[in-house]
Amino acid sequence: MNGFGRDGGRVVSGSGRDAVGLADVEQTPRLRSPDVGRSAVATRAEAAPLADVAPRVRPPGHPVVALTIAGSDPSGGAGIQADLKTFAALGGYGCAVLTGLTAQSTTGVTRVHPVPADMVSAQLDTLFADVAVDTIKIGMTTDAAIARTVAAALRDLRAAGRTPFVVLDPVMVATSGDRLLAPDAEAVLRDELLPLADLVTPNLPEAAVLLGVEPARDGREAADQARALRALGVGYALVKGGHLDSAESVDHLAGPGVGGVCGGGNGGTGAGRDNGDSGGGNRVGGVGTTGNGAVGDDLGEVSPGGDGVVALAAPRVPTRNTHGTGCTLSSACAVLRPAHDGWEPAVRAAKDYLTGALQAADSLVIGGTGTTSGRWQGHGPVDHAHATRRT
Ligand SMILES: Nc1ncnc2c1ncn2[C@@H]1O[C@H](COP(=O)(O)OP(=O)(O)OP(=O)(O)O)[C@@H](O)[C@H]1O
Ligand SMILES: Cc1ncc(CO)c(N)n1
Repeated sequence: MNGFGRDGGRVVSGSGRDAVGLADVEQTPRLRSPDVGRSAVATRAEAAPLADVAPRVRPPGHPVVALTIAGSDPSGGAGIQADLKTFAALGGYGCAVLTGLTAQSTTGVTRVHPVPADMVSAQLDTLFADVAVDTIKIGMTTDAAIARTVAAALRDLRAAGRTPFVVLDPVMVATSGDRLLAPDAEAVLRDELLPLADLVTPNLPEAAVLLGVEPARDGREAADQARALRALGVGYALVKGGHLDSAESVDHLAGPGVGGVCGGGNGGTGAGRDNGDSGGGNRVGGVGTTGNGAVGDDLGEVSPGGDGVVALAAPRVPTRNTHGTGCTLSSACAVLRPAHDGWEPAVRAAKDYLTGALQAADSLVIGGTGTTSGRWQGHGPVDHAHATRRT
């Protein structure tokens, strides 16, 4: 066990068996390239200095280059698979750095295997030395060493004057209830990654862990927790309400300029980017409606820092296909941000996309093989390609 045991002891992580398996692969002669076995230090030293990388000029209309730093979900509904589908569906070009493998389906997670932290570092350094990434989504970081490695790479990038947008989805537990993050990584997410992020997107239990409080029981408490997360150094906080038992699925976004509040200019995350938000621009008497029926209620409160909080509601879609909604939303926020004038309009557009994917989700029948008809207890994926399918 590596800190991943769930109460029921169902989930196990990288153990001796996995380690042996990986070593076996690395010793296969065909794979014995000069890269195999290099230490993280050697790799970092040999990568081109970040400051020396001058991006090539891109033609007008070039897709947003979006990177996901996350784990793999073989069932395709969550993790990097969901992130890349989301990037593509929204017109982005997707890159992916893997932090961990999961053995997972629509019914749960049976195993989690971390990618060695020095290999995560090598992936990031090699990518950043060549590719100019516009926006980054961080999902499952798997363990404390990997979370620290990701933070160090983001700091290096920033020190080199490169400031992609950063969305942190602090993935801790899957929809199925299985743990995806070693408990000792929670403090690293809070202390190291959160202050580097422009937007954090916890669900209710994750927000509570980050804040060290009980999970919010209603929208008012969720709004308070979104504000409280800002005090931990993140630019904007979106506390998702998918877990609340309400007729609408309501998320709360806090940050400078949100809901049309004139920000206090304190939305910076140390990235040196003006994080000020121009607001959604669609408020009518405090309520705005977006394409998919999502409604925003300006909660009408301004904290001393100039933060506004807005409730973003969408009709709750009656489907079991909710696996990966959090991954999909955070990736949509990341890839949509460069084309939007602030985080609030980007988050609204991302929620519209997710609501469409949920509304079309029952057209997908993924999972359930091997169960007696009618007894499938899983959670299937949303339909990432709902707007563009040609098959
Ligand atoms: N049935 C639903 N109908 C509409 N929106 C939903 C539904 N379920 C979740 N959402 C929305 O999906 C997004 C993700 O919410 P949720 O709180 O479930 O995150 P999560 O637990 O991190 O997701 P997951 O772990 O399943 O990927 C939020 O915008 C939430 O409002
Ligand atoms: C790999 C991975 N990341 C995130 C989630 C959360 O939905 C999941 N189930 N699997």
